[in-house]
Amino acid sequence: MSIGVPKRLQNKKVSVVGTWKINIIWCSPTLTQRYGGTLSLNPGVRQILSSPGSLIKIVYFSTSKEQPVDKTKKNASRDSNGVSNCSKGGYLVNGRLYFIKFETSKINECLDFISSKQLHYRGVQQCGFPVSDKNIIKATGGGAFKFADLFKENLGISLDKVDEMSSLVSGANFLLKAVPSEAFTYVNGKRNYEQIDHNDLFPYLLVNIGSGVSMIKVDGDGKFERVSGTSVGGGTFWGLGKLLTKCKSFDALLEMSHQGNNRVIDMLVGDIYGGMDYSKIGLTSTAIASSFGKAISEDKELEEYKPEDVARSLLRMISNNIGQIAYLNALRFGLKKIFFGGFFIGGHAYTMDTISVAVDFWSKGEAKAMFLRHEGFLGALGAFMNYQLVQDDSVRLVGDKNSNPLVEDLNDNGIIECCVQASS
Ligand SMILES: Nc1ncnc2c1ncn2[C@@H]1O[C@H](COP(=O)(O)OP(=O)(O)OP(=O)(O)O)[C@@H](O)[C@H]1O
Ligand SMILES: CC(C)(CO)[C@@H](O)C(=O)NCCC(=O)O
Repeated sequence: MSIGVPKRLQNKKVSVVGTWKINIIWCSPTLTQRYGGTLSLNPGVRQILSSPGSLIKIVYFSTSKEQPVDKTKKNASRDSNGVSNCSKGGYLVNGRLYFIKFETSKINECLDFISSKQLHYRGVQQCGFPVSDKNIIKATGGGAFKFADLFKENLGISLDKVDEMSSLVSGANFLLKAVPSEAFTYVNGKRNYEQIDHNDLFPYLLVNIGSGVSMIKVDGDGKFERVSGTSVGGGTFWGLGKLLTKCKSFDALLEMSHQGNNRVIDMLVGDIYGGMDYSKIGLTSTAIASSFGKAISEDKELEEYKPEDVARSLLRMISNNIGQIAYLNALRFGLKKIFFGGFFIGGHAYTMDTISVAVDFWSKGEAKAMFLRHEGFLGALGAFMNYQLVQDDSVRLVGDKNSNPLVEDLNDNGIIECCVQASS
């Protein structure tokens, strides 16, 4: 594979910082020097990449011309280009964190994207300064190992590996502490955004549902323990779903599950108890007694079931199971808050509903499941946070002008406005 090196951008403001669930790239170590006298030309700032089993996530920081500077904020010496002196030395640069994901099978598109945005250059290339030949992107997850040679060969980028669990935790802590309206519960089809008390955040259980599932007890910044996990996760839904339904894409499988009815295949308590509840042990007649259990007694081949129903049962089985294991781990350590992340959730109503109901049911209402708007980008963001340059007090979610950011599902655009500190 060969990637063309993009032309230099002249007199254009570019910005950059990215993350894969694999990596992070830091741009110019001498960013502020390069600003001198050329502040109207933008900095490409830095990039972070992070990549996983099925999706590559990129988080990048970018300054942007159009962005209004809020002069009412702290750091009043900020100039009209969004750059200001920092009390700790160096400069503060206003910009935004952008979130992009690619399917791993489309890694070419990912490389093209990085190339077209010049995310692989550290420094303010368009200011006419020489670009460092030491391009390093911080990366986390399996992709940091898997794609190291590919990045080196195609873009000349070296991947600086950041531990995956530690990245997940840093990403989650940053979001929960710095981004308003990041966490929400999902009850009766509605998102209820939670005000997180920063002084009462820890401890909590972080459940990251990617291909597999990791459960991490988080006690503070950098203080955590992976207490459990399960291999029955997002990869199971997608893999088994593909085999059972012949579905060609994850989104199509999810869409199918919307249309299906799990009761066609799942064996319910009522199927066993002649339509009755088993109230003595708290089970209603409609509770699932055995996922896919009905298929035993029916003389039907797979083809005779609607793929929509199969997809629905599968999604319910996996979500329910994860919700239950999460609750048991929360119980094990006396944790009341459980945050769920990872792209398996995908802001999908039925998934969130099933997980929420499972946690509520098993905990008898004691624990609650909470979801994160930037669910799938925790690792990538954490790799970015490894630079420790974002100013927490400058962070806010940026919504589309015409829409309320709180009702939007986050796909690739949960932009966060923030300020990074560049050393001089
Ligand atoms: N477009 C998509 N293509 C593939 N999987 C998707 C897509 N959208 C959502 N998913 C779901 O997201 C899961 C992967 O989630 P995520 O990217 O957070 O984890 P990962 O990093 O691949 O896995 P792990 O953390 O186990 O390494 C898939 O298994 C699938 O269930
Ligand atoms: C192996 C990882 C950590 C890779 O992200 C993830 O897929 C996972 O947590 N799997 C579950 C493995 C287990 O605990 O059984």
